[in-house]
Amino acid sequence: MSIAARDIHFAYRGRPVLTGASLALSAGELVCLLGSNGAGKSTLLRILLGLQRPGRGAVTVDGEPLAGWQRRQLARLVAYVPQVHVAPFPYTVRQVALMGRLPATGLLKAPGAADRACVQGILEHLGIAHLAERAYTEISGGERQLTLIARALAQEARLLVMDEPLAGLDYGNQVRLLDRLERLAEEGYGVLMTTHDPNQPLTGCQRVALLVDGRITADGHPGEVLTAAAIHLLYGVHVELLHATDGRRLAFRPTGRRVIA
Ligand SMILES: Nc1ncnc2c1ncn2[C@@H]1O[C@H](COP(=O)(O)OP(=O)(O)OP(=O)(O)O)[C@@H](O)[C@H]1O
Repeated sequence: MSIAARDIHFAYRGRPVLTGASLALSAGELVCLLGSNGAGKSTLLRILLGLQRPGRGAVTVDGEPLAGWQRRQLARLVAYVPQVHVAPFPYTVRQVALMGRLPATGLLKAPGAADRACVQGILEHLGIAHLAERAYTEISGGERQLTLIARALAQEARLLVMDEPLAGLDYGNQVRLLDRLERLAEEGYGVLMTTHDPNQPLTGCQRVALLVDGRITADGHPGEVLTAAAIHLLYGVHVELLHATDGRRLAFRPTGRRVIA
């Protein structure tokens, strides 16, 4: 199962944002998309999901043009996991997750026993079953992000497209969520996520893609794509790459800054 955007061109009111961007996601991989603020990452995700139509270029799902898929069919293949938001109503975690069953049940039908069992299984799998009856508005950011992932899994989608899922989470929740996404990829889900932290793809991410000047300028193994030169190109800062004694890449650190500890 895969989704692919090829040679995408897109402009907002005549102002070009994407100028030939190509990016694909397959089941079983965790892919990080990096780009500076305003580079067009969210726009590219929305185009991949069919929420925005490119001026030029093609989006295909399993090799078939996106336009040929019905919304409900598509919802059971690809799910969008938005940034954590505050819901207008205090739905419970279980109710939010159950919303993912809508493409399967239809808008006018209440979820049945099978839908409830499916959601219960997912909440347990994600380790948030104990939060099921808590209000979504009264749980932490990390727990909300897991609830939104539960909603996507309840949709039965195998491909998850996530816009900055780690933004606003404390360090512990970032590590735990990244770990969870890595395991979902191992279980056969495809996960595409944007991030602003070039250190995150150094652990657990099979592929990283860089969006620069409207195009994907590099797409491959983090060890090959994430170089000090690439970080300079992306963000305009000089960094050095810290290595472990066995040669593995550990983290980027800005050069020229005083080391205090
Ligand atoms: N609805 C819109 N109308 C006009 N311009 C827009 C609209 N949405 C986004 N833009 C502009 O398009 C460019 C790309 O925006 P986009 O949100 O895709 O970037 P991004 O890489 O996701 O940014 P960030 O990392 O800051 O979230 C930006 O310059 C943004 O201001």
